[in-house]
Amino acid sequence: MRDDGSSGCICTDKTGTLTTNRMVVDKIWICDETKSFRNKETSEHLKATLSREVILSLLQCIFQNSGSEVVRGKDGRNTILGTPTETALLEFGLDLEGVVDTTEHRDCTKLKVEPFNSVKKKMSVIVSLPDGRVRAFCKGASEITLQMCDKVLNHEGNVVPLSEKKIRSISDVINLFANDALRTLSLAYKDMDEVPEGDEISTDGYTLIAVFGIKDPVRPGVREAVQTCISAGITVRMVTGDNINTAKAIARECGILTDDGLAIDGSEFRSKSPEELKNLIPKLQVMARSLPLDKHTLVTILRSMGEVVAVTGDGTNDAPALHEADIGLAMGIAGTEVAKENADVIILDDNFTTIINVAKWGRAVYINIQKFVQFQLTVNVVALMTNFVSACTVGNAPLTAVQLLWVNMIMDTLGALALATEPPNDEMMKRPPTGRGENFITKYMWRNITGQSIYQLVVLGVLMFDGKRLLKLSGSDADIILSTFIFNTFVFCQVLISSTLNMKFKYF
Ligand SMILES: Nc1ncnc2c1ncn2[C@@H]1O[C@H](COP(=O)(O)OP(=O)(O)OP(=O)(O)O)[C@@H](O)[C@H]1O
Ligand SMILES: [Ca+2]
Repeated sequence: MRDDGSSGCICTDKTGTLTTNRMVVDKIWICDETKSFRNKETSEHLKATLSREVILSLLQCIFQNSGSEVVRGKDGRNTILGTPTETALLEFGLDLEGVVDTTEHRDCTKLKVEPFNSVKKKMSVIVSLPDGRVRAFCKGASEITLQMCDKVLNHEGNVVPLSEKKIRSISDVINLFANDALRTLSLAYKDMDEVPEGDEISTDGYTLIAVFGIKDPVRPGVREAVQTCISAGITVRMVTGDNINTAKAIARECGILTDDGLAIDGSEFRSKSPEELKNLIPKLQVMARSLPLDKHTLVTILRSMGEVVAVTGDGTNDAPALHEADIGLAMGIAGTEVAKENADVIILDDNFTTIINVAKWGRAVYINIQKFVQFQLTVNVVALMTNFVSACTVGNAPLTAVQLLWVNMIMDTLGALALATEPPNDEMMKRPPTGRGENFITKYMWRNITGQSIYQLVVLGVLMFDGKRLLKLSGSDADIILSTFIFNTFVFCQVLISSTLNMKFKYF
C-alpha cells in the first residue's frame, strides 16, 4: 500500500478468469503407476495393465459420482453438460469406456447424493450396484479425500491397507501434479452393508482408486495484464479453492507470485487473529484451499485498511466476496447466476485481460469529469469576478447576460462534451490509483484554476480599465467595441485552459 493511501487491489479466483476453463486430464496415478494421459493409447495401456475390477470401480466413480451429464446427440456424438472439472473426468471416462467396451458401470441406482460444495471440497454418492451391493463413492480435493482412505486398490483389484509410507508416496504424487500447475482430484470408494441412516455420507474407511491431475492452461495475455495492473499501482492477489502448490505454480506463471510475496493455505489464514492478518495481508499474493468466507474476510480486511478492492469470480462461493467488494466483477460465460447478481460488472468474455479495459475506462471517466469541473470552475470564476469587480468600480458589467448565455451554450456544452468523451489511453495505466479518501479536486487542479483565473482576470482587467487607450478607441462606438473586444478576449482565453488541463494530467 502506498503511504498516501492511494492503493487498489484485485482479488481474483483462478479457474476461468486466469485460466481457460477448458480442463483436460493430463496425468493419472493408479495402482502405483503415474501415467500421462494423451489419447486412446493410454486407455489401451490402462486396459492392458489393470484388472477389470479396478477399471470398473474407476468408471463407476467417474460416471456415478458426478453432477454433470453425458448427452448423446442425434448425430451419435456425446456432449457433456456440467462443470469443467467433471467434464474433464467424464471425457477421460468416455475414452476408457470406448476401449474396454462396456457400459456395466452405468447400471447402478443412485441412493443418496451429497453434491460438491466449496466448503467440503468433495462430492459423494451412495449407489446400489447391479449385484445388490451398496457402495459409496467420493471424489474431491486430493489431500482431503486421501485423509478419508485407509486402503488402496492394487493392480489385481485387491484392496490393500494404506501404510504410512504409501500415504507419503501418494502425497508426493499429489505435490508433483500440483507443482506442474495441475488441479488434483482423488477418487475413492467404500463398500457398505446397508444404506446408512441420515443425510451425511460417511467420511472414513474409503479405498483409494486413483489420483487425477487436470490441466487448465493460463489464458494468453494474462501475464501482460497482471504486469499492466502492477504498473498501474494495482496489486493482484489470487484467492482460490485449489491446492497450494497448484495455486503457486499458476500464480508464478501469471506473474502474480513474486519471490518476496506470500502464499498461504486457507486453514493458516483462518487460524490468524485480525491483528496478525493486518500485518500479513500487505505481503499476501496467493491464498489456496480457501473457503467462501475466507474470500469475504480478506476483502473486508483489505477495505478496512483503506484499499479499493475489486473482486473477480465465477462461482457461488465467490458471491459473498463479490458483494463485499468495491467493484465486483462476475464472469459472463462461466459465472453462476448468484455470482452475477452479486456483482457490479459482468465480464462478457470471462477474460482477466478485459479487466484492464474496465480499469482504464473507469480512470478515463474519472479524469474526464475532473477536466470538465476544472474547465467549468475557471470559466465561471473569471466571468463572475470580472463582472463583480467592474460593477463595483465602474458601475456596469462588461459581460452581458446574452454574452454569458452564448458562452454557456457554445463552450460549456460543446467544450465539456469534447472533454467528457475523451477515450482512455495507455498512459492512464502508468499512474497510481486514486485513494478512497483523496479529494476530487486535487491540489494540481486548484493550482491550475487559480493560475488561469488570475491570468485571465489580469488580462481582462487591463482591457477594462485601460482598454480604450491601448486600443486607441474613441467616439460614440468606443464602449460597444471595447465590450465586444473584452468578450472575445474572454472566449479566446478559455482555449488556453486546455493546455493546463493537460498540464494537470501530466503532473497529477
Ligand atoms: N465437481 C467436483 N467434485 C469434487 N471435487 C471438486 C469438484 N470441483 C472442484 N473440486 C475440488 O475442489 C477444489 C476447488 O474448490 P472451489 O470450487 O471451492 O474453488 P474455487 O475457489 O472456485 O477455485 P478457483 O479459484 O479455481 O475457481 C478443486 O481444487 C478440486 O480439488
Ligand atoms: Ca471459481
